[in-house]
Amino acid sequence: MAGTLPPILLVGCGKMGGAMLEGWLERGVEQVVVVEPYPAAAAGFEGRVTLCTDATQIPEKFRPAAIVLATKPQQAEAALPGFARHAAAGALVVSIMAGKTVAGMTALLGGHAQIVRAMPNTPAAVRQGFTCAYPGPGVTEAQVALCDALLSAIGEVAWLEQEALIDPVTAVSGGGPAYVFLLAEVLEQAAIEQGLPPELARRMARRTVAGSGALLAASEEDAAQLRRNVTSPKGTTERALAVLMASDAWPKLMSEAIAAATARSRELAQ
Ligand SMILES: NC(=O)C1=CN([C@@H]2O[C@H](COP(=O)(O)OP(=O)(O)OC[C@H]3O[C@@H](n4cnc5c(N)ncnc54)[C@H](O)[C@@H]3O)[C@@H](O)[C@H]2O)C=CC1
Ligand SMILES: O=C(O)[C@@H]1CCC=N1
Repeated sequence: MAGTLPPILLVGCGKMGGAMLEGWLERGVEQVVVVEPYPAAAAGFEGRVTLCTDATQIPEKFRPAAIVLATKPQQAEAALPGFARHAAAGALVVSIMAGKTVAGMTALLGGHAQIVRAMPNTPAAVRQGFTCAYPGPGVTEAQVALCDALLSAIGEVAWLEQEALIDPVTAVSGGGPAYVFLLAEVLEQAAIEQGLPPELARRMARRTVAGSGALLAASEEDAAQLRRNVTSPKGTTERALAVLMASDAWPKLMSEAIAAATARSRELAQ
């Protein structure tokens, strides 16, 4: 869907809501009404959107094409019923909340809603996000196209055919940036332990992670080949990888970590 985005109601203007909003404003959007109880969270958007602190302040005549739910899952029960009338009027509901199922949200929205579940990630803040989305029952092709336009304003989009896959997606790409930032943190710490000055260690770790990400993004080669390209036979990297790739090390730990996060995503449905 090219061109200006239609009117959107954004519920929750925190880290993810704010990142999406910047993407829509950059792309061009007819009107955005934001419901955010803490005005400080929406600082910087004054004058560019209509700010409300709760659903009762939404202008009576506002007819959003989409309602984007970007509160925490724990806030869903209190927040969603306030938007039942907009959902009943035919607005597409797009939820980025971890765990919350289409069935659970439909109930909170009064029993009738066309809902897409989407799972973006924080690189959305620099339009480098990756989002997987699942269209629930009754979502039309035009609504899928609208949702694709909303999500592609913050990066790349992939569509899922099964709702259950949102749980592992949440674990892998939703939370994935945290694991990469942890890598930058521990690399910096290890550099300091080997005697490098802290400021240089920090710069080195950040640029190494960011530069490797840029190379991965630009390259046609598999991550495994890019890794092998660094690893000279009998060289230094080979020694480090022998530690990191040991049977009880990174590959096993990452499997356990992703399984734990996937299980937590399923729990959040309750
Ligand atoms: N942070 C991340 O990396 C990702 C988060 N998500 C999902 O996005 C959602 C938002 O996460 P964040 O942006 O990190 O959280 P956040 O805490 O930064 O933002 C949530 C916002 O919702 C507002 N809020 C609370 N109650 C509300 C209500 N009744 N009505 C309207 N707004 C209300 C809060 O004041 C806050 O500004 C969560 O459901 C999370 O599962 C999805 C993908 C990645
Ligand atoms: O940690 C969380 O629950 C959310 C979902 C994916 C990233 N942050």
